[in-house]
Amino acid sequence: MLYEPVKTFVQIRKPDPKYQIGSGLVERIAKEIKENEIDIVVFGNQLSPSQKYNLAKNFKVEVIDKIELVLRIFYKHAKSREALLQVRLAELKYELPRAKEKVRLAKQGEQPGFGGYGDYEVEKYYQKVKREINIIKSKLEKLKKHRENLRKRRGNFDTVGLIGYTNAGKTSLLNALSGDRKEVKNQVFTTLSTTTRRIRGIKRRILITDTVGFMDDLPPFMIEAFLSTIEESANSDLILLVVDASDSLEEIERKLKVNYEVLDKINCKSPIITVFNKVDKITYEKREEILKSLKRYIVNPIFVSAKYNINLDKLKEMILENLNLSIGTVETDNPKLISYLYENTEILEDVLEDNKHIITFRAKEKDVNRILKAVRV
Ligand SMILES: Nc1nc2c(ncn2[C@@H]2O[C@H](COP(=O)(O)OP(=O)(O)OP(=O)(O)O)[C@@H](O)[C@H]2O)c(=O)[nH]1
Ligand SMILES: [Mg+2]
Repeated sequence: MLYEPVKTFVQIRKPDPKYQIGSGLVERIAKEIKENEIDIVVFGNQLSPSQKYNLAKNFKVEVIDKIELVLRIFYKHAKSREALLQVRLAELKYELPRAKEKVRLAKQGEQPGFGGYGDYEVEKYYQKVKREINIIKSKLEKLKKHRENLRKRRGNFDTVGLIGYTNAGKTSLLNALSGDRKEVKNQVFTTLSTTTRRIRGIKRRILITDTVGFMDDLPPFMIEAFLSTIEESANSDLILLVVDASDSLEEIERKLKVNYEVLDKINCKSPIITVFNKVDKITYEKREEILKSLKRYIVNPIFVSAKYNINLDKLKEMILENLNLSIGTVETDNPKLISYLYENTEILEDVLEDNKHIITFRAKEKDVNRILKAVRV
């Protein structure tokens, strides 16, 4: 844990341009800081540099917002070179639009958190941040090429990617399926870089990749920085979308939607198995409820426990089955066939041309062959 929160304040109001919160509350918090020897104040809302400056001037301690807190957590966890570069890039992107104002403010007299900036010239500092962004981007680009080369060398392996919210149990699942011992913890962002392992206990050669988890309220510039990391997992032949089944129904629904949005954004077209993890923590009724009320959002559901090894053999079977999917295209105006395809296969594309549907669909290899054969006769 980085910091133990000592006190929490909530105020509902129109944001004050000078402090974000009202000046009465500023005074109250300043008093608390003095009395309790507080080291840092974290704001849930995003702060402008001048709000931070004014608050630090009153509080005499450093003031950061939620994004900066997240960046610090990322720094603490980033172990690989790539993860560190991604975090630094996210930090610089956050800094860039604020750089000029920050230097200007620091020149008015240093406050906690503004140390050092006063020595810069406004424009020079801005250019320095911009230059560093470009350098990091090209370093990341090189690392990505290197990874692509590695992937090509793995040519004859099928690949499975773990995707899901932070703390859902992705690393636990990687460990359980591969017999590995990667770090697992009940906290967010345990994993910040990508690991690939071989799945044990099946005849086929299948690689499984673990990566950083999603979190809420990630600002767009950070999503961008982490999408490339997530992209590697999403580039697999099959996606295991890992969900914490012990979350509330509303949470599960909300997180599933975000998962799909992200997969959509990186243009992922791979088939998906929805893995409801931590089944040991839920009742049979909850299981039924999830399946019933979230039917629309779920593809290929399976309930497992990575921690207690429940249903993992069935999951391996499902992985094999879903790696054998194949794609077919038919041209038809037969409503029976069209509705059959919509009900029994995954529709990838449906284009209407001269009153005929040209439908591209995905299903098990033998089903695709059967359907194509039936259409031909
Ligand atoms: N009860 C129970 N707990 C589990 C299960 N699987 C994982 N956990 C716990 O859930 C927590 C998170 O597990 P991780 O595997 O680190 O989760 P993650 O998705 O890799 O998290 P990040 O790396 O932060 O994205 C840990 O405390 C695990 O012990 C399970 O099947 N049952
Ligand atoms: Mg993890």
